[in-house]
Amino acid sequence: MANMEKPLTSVIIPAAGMGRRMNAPINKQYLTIHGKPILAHTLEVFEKCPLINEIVLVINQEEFSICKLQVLKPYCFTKIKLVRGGDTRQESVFRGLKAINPKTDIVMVHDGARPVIQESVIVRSIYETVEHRATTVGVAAKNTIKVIGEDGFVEHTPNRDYLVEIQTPQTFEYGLLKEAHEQAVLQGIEGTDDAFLVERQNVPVKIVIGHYTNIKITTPEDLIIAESIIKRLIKNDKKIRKN
Ligand SMILES: Nc1ccn([C@@H]2O[C@H](COP(=O)(O)OP(=O)(O)OP(=O)(O)O)[C@@H](O)[C@H]2O)c(=O)n1
Ligand SMILES: C[C@](O)(CO)[C@H](O)COP(=O)(O)O
Repeated sequence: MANMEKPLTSVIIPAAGMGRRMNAPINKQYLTIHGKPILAHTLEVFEKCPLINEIVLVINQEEFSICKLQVLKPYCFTKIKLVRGGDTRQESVFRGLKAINPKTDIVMVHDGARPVIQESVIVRSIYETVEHRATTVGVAAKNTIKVIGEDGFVEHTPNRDYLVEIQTPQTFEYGLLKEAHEQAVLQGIEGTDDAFLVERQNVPVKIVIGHYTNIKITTPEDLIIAESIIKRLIKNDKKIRKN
C-alpha cells in the first residue's frame, strides 16, 4: 500500500497521438491557446503541483525536437522525462509505465489533450487512490446515453443516474496498473482507458467527481471551448491576485 503521508507520485502524459479528428495542419497539442501550446498548459499544472515527483511525457519520436523547442525549453520544466509513444494510446501509456521510477507508489495517467485540469482534482485523485488503489475522474452524464446495436437501432437506455462521463487523470497504485497492462498484452485486450484494464483485474475503481471544464481537445469546436475556459481562468486569476 502506498505511503499515506506523501506518496511518491509520477504522472504519465500520453501525447503521442496524431490528432486526426482535429484536422489541423499540426498535431493538436502544439496548437496554442492564449499564446501557449496546449501541451504546455497541461504540463504546467503537474510541474507546479508539489505532490508530483516525476512527469513521463510520451510523444512521437519525430516530434521530439518540436516538443523541446516549443514546449520544454520556453517553459523551463524540471520534472520531465521524454519517452517514445506507441501506435495506440494504451501502448503509449505502457511505454510510459516502463520508464517510471521503480520506487513510485502512485502513478497517474492524464491526457496531454486535457489542458484545463485543476490541481485540486490532481490532489484529490492521489489521496483517494492511497485509500482505494484505483480511481478515475468523471462527471455526471448531462445527456441521455443509449446503447445501439450493429443495425443502428436503440437496444437500451441505461439509467442516467448511474452514468458517468469518464475523463483523466486516472490514478493507480503503480504495481496494479503495471500488472493490468502486462495482462492486457498477454490477453490481447485493447481498451480506450486505463481503468478498463484494472477493472478486468476485478479491482474496484473509485470515481472522483471532477469538473465539466476538463475537456479533451479532440475536434475543432473543443478548441473554441477550451480557449474561452482558459481565458476566463486567467481573468479570474488576475482578479484574485489584485484583491
Ligand atoms: N498512439 C497514441 C494515441 C493517443 N495518445 C494520446 O492520448 C490522448 C488522448 O487521445 P486522443 O484525444 O484520441 O488523441 P489522438 O489519438 O491524437 O486523436 P485522434 O484519435 O483524433 O487522432 C492524447 O493526448 C493523445 O496524444 C498517445 O499518447 N498515443
Ligand atoms: C482516456 C479518456 O480520455 C477517457 O475519457 C478517453 O477514453 C481517451 O479516448 P481517446 O479516443 O484515446 O481520446
